[in-house]
Amino acid sequence: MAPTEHGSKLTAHGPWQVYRRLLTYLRPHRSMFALGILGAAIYSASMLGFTLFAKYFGDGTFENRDPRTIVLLPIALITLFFFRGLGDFTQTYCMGYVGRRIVKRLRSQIFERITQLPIGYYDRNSSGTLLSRLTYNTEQVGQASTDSITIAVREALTLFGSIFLLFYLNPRLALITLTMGPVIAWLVTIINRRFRRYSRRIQDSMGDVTSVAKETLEAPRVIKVYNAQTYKNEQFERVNEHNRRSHMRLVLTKGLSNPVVQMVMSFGSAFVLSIAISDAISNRMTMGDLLAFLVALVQIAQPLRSLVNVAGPIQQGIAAGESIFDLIDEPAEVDGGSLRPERVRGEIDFKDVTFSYPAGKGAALHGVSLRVARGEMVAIVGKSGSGKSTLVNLIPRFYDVDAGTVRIDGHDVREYQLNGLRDQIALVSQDVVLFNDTIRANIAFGRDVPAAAIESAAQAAHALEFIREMPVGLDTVVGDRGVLLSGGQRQRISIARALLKNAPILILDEATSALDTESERLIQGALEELMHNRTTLVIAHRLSTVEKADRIVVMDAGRIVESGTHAELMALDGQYATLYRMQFNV
Ligand SMILES: Nc1ncnc2c1ncn2[C@@H]1O[C@H](COP(=O)(O)OP(=O)(O)OP(=O)(O)O)[C@@H](O)[C@H]1O
Repeated sequence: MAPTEHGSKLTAHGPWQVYRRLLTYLRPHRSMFALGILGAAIYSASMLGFTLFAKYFGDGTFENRDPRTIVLLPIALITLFFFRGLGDFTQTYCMGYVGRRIVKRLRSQIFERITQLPIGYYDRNSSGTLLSRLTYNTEQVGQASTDSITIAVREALTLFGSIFLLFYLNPRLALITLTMGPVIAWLVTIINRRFRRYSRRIQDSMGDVTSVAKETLEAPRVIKVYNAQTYKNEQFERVNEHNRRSHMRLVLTKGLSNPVVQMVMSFGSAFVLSIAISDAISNRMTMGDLLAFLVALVQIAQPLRSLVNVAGPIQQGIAAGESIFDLIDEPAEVDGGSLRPERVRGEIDFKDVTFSYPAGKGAALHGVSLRVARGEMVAIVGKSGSGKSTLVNLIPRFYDVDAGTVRIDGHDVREYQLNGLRDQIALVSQDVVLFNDTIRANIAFGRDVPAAAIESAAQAAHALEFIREMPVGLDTVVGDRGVLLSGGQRQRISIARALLKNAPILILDEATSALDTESERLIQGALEELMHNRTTLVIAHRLSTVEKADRIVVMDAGRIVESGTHAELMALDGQYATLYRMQFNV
């Protein structure tokens, strides 16, 4: 996989729009946030206290030789540290609280949106990229909108406070110091822009890293048996290296930004310092003022440094926010109409259906018409890529037709409410999807059903035999994607799931994998149970299914080319007969 460049879509939001939108996430926690800012203010006030401390230290000890300073200054020192600590704790805790809430809310929103996205979105985007937005980008936004803001507020307050103190101590010198402002502001703008650009690249390349890792983690067997470790390692090395290089650009900017800003500062400070020293020598400034002036100068340099440092995380947060909002703003599946029948009869009617995939080359279906009566079982056969899956995918509206209509009980599928439509359909596909949970939970699949119903579904699916042999029966955990079960067992669980759903329409994408005769017999039994009294469309790979079907349709290059019973089609001696002889070796 080639490392992705950041998409042009990212520029749809300007940085300010993103930041303003991020601030709306702060709104529910404004009291906690305000408390955090108060902590930051206390912290920076204590820092300014140290400047005044220096003034009284200089004047009290060297100039006035005041004995009270022996007690007062140490007490002042402890007090200053106390307030600094208090401010530090308050801002850390409160901002941590707000930050975690924001990360959680963003994650929930992303996750919810991911579950609502149309299937087409999954075709276009890798799951690794989505995962990395869910985990990595949200953290960066959390940091930018809390920690980094506190630091920015705290250091800006300290900075402005120190400038104010400079004016109080010596307005002429303060003015000279301020002339450096525009140069530094210009530098910081350039730095910010670079930070944002590199952050985007890093986030995209994190998506690539996650993608490759995820693919590899999910297919350990295939990788081992094809000895594809080197291939995968090289692929990972490429994205990992791209990630490192993008990071290094950021590191370089980060590393250079401070010394450059500090160097500019040092010229100004050196110039101001020489004037201050000459003022002190010629008695135009007291020792205390000189000391305080020095501390204030240092205290301008320090916050400036922190402000430049914090620019990175803030810009990273903005870039991360952009891609998160792009995802959250992706349109969800269109909900369709208002029809929501309790239970449809199950007549399906495809009429002149034409469909092409957005990313596909040309139409996958060309003017397909097919009427399936209630309770009928239609087997769909045809060469690979002939459009069998595409056709059945139009029934639950995984995709919508380009032209023509798909009707259920005489109503266009788009007239049904989407959830209502899908309630009418059960799907058993060749790649059985099980989740790392108990068998019971995998059969119920989020539905609140009595235990007895789960058990009878398992029984009807001929799954109870093997479930009973397991140590804790239905409560056995099946492992990640059901790895602890055999292929046949997994399939029977998915049949039990479909039985429990008891939908009037059944879509069956049969497994091609050769099962042993015992499993085949059990699954066949389970499927017969499942198909009973339902309208069934089967993408058929098994001889027994094909022969038992009420009707067989043959697809070729997106068209239905033959249709009839097994006997009729064999007599026709066309594509079906050829396919049949070839595929089933008879
Ligand atoms: N998500 C997709 N995006 C773009 N093109 C697709 C997509 N899915 C399928 N196609 C293309 O549409 C055509 C029909 O594919 P479809 O999966 O319906 O075939 P099929 O008959 O079910 O094949 P098989 O028996 O191998 O599963 C193929 O040319 C395929 O490349």
